[in-house]
Amino acid sequence: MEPNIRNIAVLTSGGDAPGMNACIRAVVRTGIYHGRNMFGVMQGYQGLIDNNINEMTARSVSNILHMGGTVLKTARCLAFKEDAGMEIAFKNLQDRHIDGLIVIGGDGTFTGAKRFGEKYGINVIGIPGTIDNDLYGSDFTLGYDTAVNTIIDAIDKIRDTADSHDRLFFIEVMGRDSGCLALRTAIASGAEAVLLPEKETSLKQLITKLKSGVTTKKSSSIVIVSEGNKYGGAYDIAKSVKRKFTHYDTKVTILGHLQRGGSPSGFDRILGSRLGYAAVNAIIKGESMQMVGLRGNEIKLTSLEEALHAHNYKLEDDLLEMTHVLSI
Ligand SMILES: Nc1ncnc2c1ncn2[C@@H]1O[C@H](COP(=O)(O)OP(=O)(O)OP(=O)(O)O)[C@@H](O)[C@H]1O
Ligand SMILES: O=P(O)(O)OC[C@H]1O[C@](O)(CO)[C@@H](O)[C@@H]1O
Ligand SMILES: [Mg+2]
Repeated sequence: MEPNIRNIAVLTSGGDAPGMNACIRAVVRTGIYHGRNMFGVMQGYQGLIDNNINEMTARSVSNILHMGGTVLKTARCLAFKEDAGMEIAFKNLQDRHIDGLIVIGGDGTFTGAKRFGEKYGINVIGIPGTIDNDLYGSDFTLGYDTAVNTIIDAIDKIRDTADSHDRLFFIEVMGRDSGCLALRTAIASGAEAVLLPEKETSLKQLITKLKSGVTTKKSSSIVIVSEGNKYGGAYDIAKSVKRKFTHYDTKVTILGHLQRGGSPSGFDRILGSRLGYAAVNAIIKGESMQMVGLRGNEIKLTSLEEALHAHNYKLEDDLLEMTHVLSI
């Protein structure tokens, strides 16, 4: 028999990601369609602790589908990592008889959700929402596609000026521990090299690659540096390369937080809608401690535990090898 989950809360946590609003809309409307009471928690886990929780209607989520950011706001909440913070959060949910919690966020958010669900037995479903694409069990996380397109657009513009001036550009992209954005945008922008947190490329290898570009008469070169790269960020790498390789005038661009903003792509609007709809259907059926994700073209459940073991699996060796081959 299905458990009678009546009151469901939704929150967004960690870095915002384009498509979160489409997802919130889908969660709220699917819940209301099924006769549930729906609540929006402001500022991620911080709102659970501060009791910043509001009942939502179908109209609360009108005209947000196309918007970047998150109308529920988000936060990196240190207090939720402490037992005392979790306890207050649980009490606030209990007081409102909230028996289902849907969290939209990345690996940190899921780590918190898993601890919370295990400790208090509340039904929890995770929705992968992060530009980092660093969760196992979903080919893509919400916001990743938009961020990839935003980065490509920026690199295309840099390529114009790099080529006009015969310059070497080091472009730093986000992804604290994940090289997904860096690798995929390197392919899509035709970068000469890419430095990732997960795979080591020595300075020597990088310089050899850049020198071969000079030999084959490349007028400009672009190196994508993932922010989590072991040898440092784009400024550090540029400085080290400049000391040993003086052929090009060298410039650095840090793309920064513009990568997280903007109206979601069509793909992220559809993905957010599908994941939000599936999350509510799953929680109503009594599923808990699971993530809803896209695999192939199907929405599948993966345990939160498994979802957190993503490292390396999304950086297929052939893609790295391919960037090398295609940029000769
Ligand atoms: N071990 C933990 N226990 C409880 N809560 C946690 C834990 N780790 C993270 N959280 C909560 O999850 C929040 C979000 O985590 P984090 O800042 O790592 O972002 P994320 O969800 O990984 O998203 P993104 O990487 O896209 O920014 C943290 O601010 C904290 O409130
Ligand atoms: O916005 P903040 O808190 O500086 O966080 C930046 C981090 O968030 C992410 O953008 C993920 O949301 C990472 O790629 C990046 O390292
Ligand atoms: Mg994360």
